[in-house]
This record gives sequence, C-alpha cells and structure tokens, in this order.
Amino acid sequence: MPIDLDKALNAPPRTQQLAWTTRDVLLYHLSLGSGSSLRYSYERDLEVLPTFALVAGQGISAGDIPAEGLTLPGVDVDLRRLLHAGQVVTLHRDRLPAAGSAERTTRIAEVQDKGKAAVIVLVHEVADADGPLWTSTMSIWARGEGGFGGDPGTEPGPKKPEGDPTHVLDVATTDDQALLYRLNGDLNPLHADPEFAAAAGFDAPILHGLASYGLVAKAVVDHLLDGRPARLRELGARFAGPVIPGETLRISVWQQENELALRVTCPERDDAAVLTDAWARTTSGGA
Ligand SMILES: CCCCCCC[C@@H](O)CC(=O)SCCNC(=O)CCNC(=O)[C@H](O)C(C)(C)COP(=O)(O)OP(=O)(O)OC[C@H]1O[C@@H](n2cnc3c(N)ncnc32)[C@H](O)[C@@H]1OP(=O)(O)O
Repeated sequence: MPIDLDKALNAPPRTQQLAWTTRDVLLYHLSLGSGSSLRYSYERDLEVLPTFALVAGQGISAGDIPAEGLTLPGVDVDLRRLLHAGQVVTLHRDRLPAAGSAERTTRIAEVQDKGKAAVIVLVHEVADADGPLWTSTMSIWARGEGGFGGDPGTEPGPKKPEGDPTHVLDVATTDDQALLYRLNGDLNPLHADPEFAAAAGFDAPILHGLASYGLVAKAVVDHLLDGRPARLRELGARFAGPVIPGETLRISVWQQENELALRVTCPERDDAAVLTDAWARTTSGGA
C-alpha cells in the first residue's frame, strides 16, 4: 500500500525555508483578477490578501514543483489520483509582509479513511524571526487509498447556516484563470492539460482549489470587509466539487458579526456545490 500509516504519522516534522517578494504578491493578485485595482496590483501601498500565504515561497521560480505526485514519509501517491479536498488558513499577524522569508514546518496530522479514498491532512506552521506568521491545514484526497480500517475523521466546519444568506456575491472566473493561477507555483497538469484531466476522470482541466479559495477571499474582503485584507484572519472550506474555468462562483454568506458561514455553488450547473462547510473569521472594522 502506498500509504504506510505508522511511518506517515510518526515521521519527524520537515522544515523548509520560504522566501517571497512583492513580485510574487502582485502575480498572485493578478491571477485572481485584481486587474487595475492598484492596492492589489501596484507595489506602492500594496495590501496582501491573507490567502497569499498558501503560495508564498512556492513560486514557479522556487524550483520546488512536485511533478509526479505526493511523496512524503510513508506516502507515495500518483498525481492523477490526488485532489485538494479542503483548506484552512489562520493568520497569526495583523498583516502578511509583502516580501519576506520564513521557515515552514510540515507534519502529517491525520490520514482519514473515507472508504473509496484516504484524506491526508498536512499541517504547515510558518514563522519568521518575529514569531508565528500563519498555520495552513491542507486536506488531500487520495483516490483508491482508503479502506484500511482507519478513522473517517471529522472536519472543522461551521454550524450549518440557517435561513436566507445575508449576502450573495457572484464572481466570474475566466477561461484562462487556471493557466494564470498555475504561475503561482502549482503546475499540476490537471489544471491545463486535457489528456491529463481525462486520465484523472474529468471532462476538461479544472480550476485549482486554491484559485476558487483565493477568489472567495478577495470577494469577501472587497465586498464585506471594506476592502481591507488585514480584517480576514481565517478562512476554511471543503472543496466539494470541481470548477471549470469560465464558470461563475456564487458565494452565499451568512454573516454574524465577525463570524461568516459560506457556501459556494456554480449557478451554470444548477447550483452544484463547489465549496461547502466554509467559514471566515474576521476582525471588526476598527481593528
Ligand atoms: C502534489 C502535491 C499535493 C497535491 C495537492 C493538490 C494540488 C492541486 O493542484 C489539486 C487541485 O487543486 S484539485 C481542484 C480542487 N479540488 C476539487 O475540485 C475537488 C472537488 N471535490 C470533489 O470532486 C469531491 O468532493 C470528491 C471527489 C473529493 C469526493 O466526492 P465523492 O467521490 O463523490 O465522495 P462522496 O461519496 O461524496 O463522499 C465519500 C466520503 O468522503 C467524504 N468527503 C467527500 N468530499 C470530501 C472532501 N472534499 N473533503 C473531506 N471529505 C470528503 C464524505 O463526507 C463521505 O464521508 P462519509 O461517508 O463519512 O459521509
């Protein structure tokens, strides 16, 4: 079996040095459609979306691009069988620096048994000389790796929202969204190559989960948080269904002060689920 549970869960944490520049931030924002919005697309008075954390130091020029699949202690799974299944990012500072360097410590926190698949939960803790910067919890769906008699796990979702959403935001994705987003460092051919996508079971290349996630973060900041990225402190979501570049993300929000429950669907496909069990934690306007 390509996943050796004991080895995976007992491996010592791995550390990696990360470094990023303003240029990486500008590219990230442009790949999320920031266009001529100067506070995202120009270096003077640049604001940094907190979800940039998830690509910081992973840039295409960082030379650390996984080609064949996921290879970690006790884990060796082909790229065709992997999907991003969920993501949480928590910021530990008011603002992410637009340029910086940091150390990332990675451990496999859990391997959940979903029967038809295993979900590998990777936790990254990132800190610089001034202390903790952010924590990322990434869930990876490994098709065909379940059924080992393990725990199915629980997910850290919000309480189910009740009643009508307080806000509904539509965000259009573009046909070239994945081709642009991959320049942030995730060159998985699933997002570009029709033959590879077919081998992975899709009719066409699909959008990166983190691209949808970043677009949702930007829409929440722009429409609900006065355009101030520093107010978004945590975002979590399950990736429940794929998005084809060009489709619309319909973001339903249930806002209760600084706690937001979110659900994202695709209106062109009868509101098929895209992001579910999603939430955001924010700071109040004066912070
Ligand atoms: C190399 C470096 C590492 C690679 C990292 C990733 C790199 C990226 O480039 C990859 C990507 O960005 S992929 C794009 C983003 N992700 C997606 O589009 C996936 C969307 N999700 C799906 O298609 C389905 O949910 C799917 C297919 C995930 C599951 O759907 P089904 O097969 O229909 O499963 P279902 O029968 O609904 O559920 C079975 C049990 O699994 C649980 N579950 C379902 N979706 C889950 C998810 N996303 N996360 C966690 N658990 C999930 C269900 O609850 C169910 O469990 P139970 O039986 O206990 O209820």
